[in-house]
Amino acid sequence: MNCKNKICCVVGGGSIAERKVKGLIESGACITVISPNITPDLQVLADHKQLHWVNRVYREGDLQGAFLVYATANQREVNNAVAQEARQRGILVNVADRLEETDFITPGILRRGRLTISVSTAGAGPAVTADITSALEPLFGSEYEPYLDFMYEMRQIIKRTVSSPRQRAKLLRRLANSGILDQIRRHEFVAWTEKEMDLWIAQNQEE
Ligand SMILES: C[C@@]1(CC(=O)O)c2cc3[nH]c(cc4nc(cc5[nH]c(cc(n2)[C@H]1CCC(=O)O)[C@@](C)(CC(=O)O)[C@@H]5CCC(=O)O)C(CC(=O)O)=C4CCC(=O)O)c(CCC(=O)O)c3CC(=O)O
Ligand SMILES: NC(=O)C1=CN([C@@H]2O[C@H](COP(=O)(O)OP(=O)(O)OC[C@H]3O[C@@H](n4cnc5c(N)ncnc54)[C@H](O)[C@@H]3O)[C@@H](O)[C@H]2O)C=CC1
Repeated sequence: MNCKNKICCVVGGGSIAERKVKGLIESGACITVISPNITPDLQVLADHKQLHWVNRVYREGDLQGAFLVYATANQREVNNAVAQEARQRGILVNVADRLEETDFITPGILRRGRLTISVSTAGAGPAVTADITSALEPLFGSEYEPYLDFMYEMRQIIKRTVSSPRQRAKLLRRLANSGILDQIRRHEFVAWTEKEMDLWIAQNQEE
């Protein structure tokens, strides 16, 4: 989901709100937190203008203009009212204490540059989600960041210069299986010049 520069509201300022806000910051959203109190970490983010804090309880109408909202208050009636307003306005809502009322689930997320891995158990076991996300960390290390930057660059060139979709797919599959990732892992990868990229494309197209 692309939340960049979109208004994303969080109702509540406790530990769950803090977790949701930290996720939103990574996605470049414009964050508004509505709560009469917030955690020390959220206070630091507010001081640094990384979020806008509305220092009071939620009122109907607060969601105007929002793209999505997290209802994370510790009172059922409040989260229910937030969900109701969201539904009326057609705003996506995540209800922290009521899976049945949620439009979207917050997954466990692993990021490596352009790579995002999302893990969800559809709410069955958030602790299991956290364990699986941690287990994936060593399997998908920091090498994926330069690797995907390289793949991105090559794909742009191939899309620009190779007209046949079949040839493009063949080249990109071959590139993905050409051992570049292992080279990066072994610190043996030397960034290709544009000339080397063109040469690889020409050589691998002929066969
Ligand atoms: C539906 C969902 C809400 C949503 O969509 O936002 C939801 C709901 C609830 N979580 C509860 C409890 C816990 N949540 C966690 C942890 C995480 N919970 C996250 C997501 C989600 N949690 C969504 C489903 C995701 C999926 O599909 O699996 C993660 C992945 C992402 C994030 O929150 O940012 C993050 C891990 C981040 C990481 O570390 O990788 C832990 C573990 C811990 O804290 O160590 C516990 C305690 C153990 C346990 O209960 O299992 C309770 C019970 C409250 C109570 O008992 O009162 C509810 C409410 C209910 O179940 O009704
Ligand atoms: N989704 C998830 O991963 C999890 C969800 N939960 C649920 O999430 C909810 C929040 O949990 P925590 O953050 O731990 O609670 P908390 O007690 O730390 O924080 C609740 C926050 O809601 C605010 N609040 C209360 N009434 C409000 C109102 N009328 N308007 C605006 N803000 C209001 C409080 O001031 C406080 O900042 C609980 O209902 C809990 O059951 C709990 C654990 C995990």
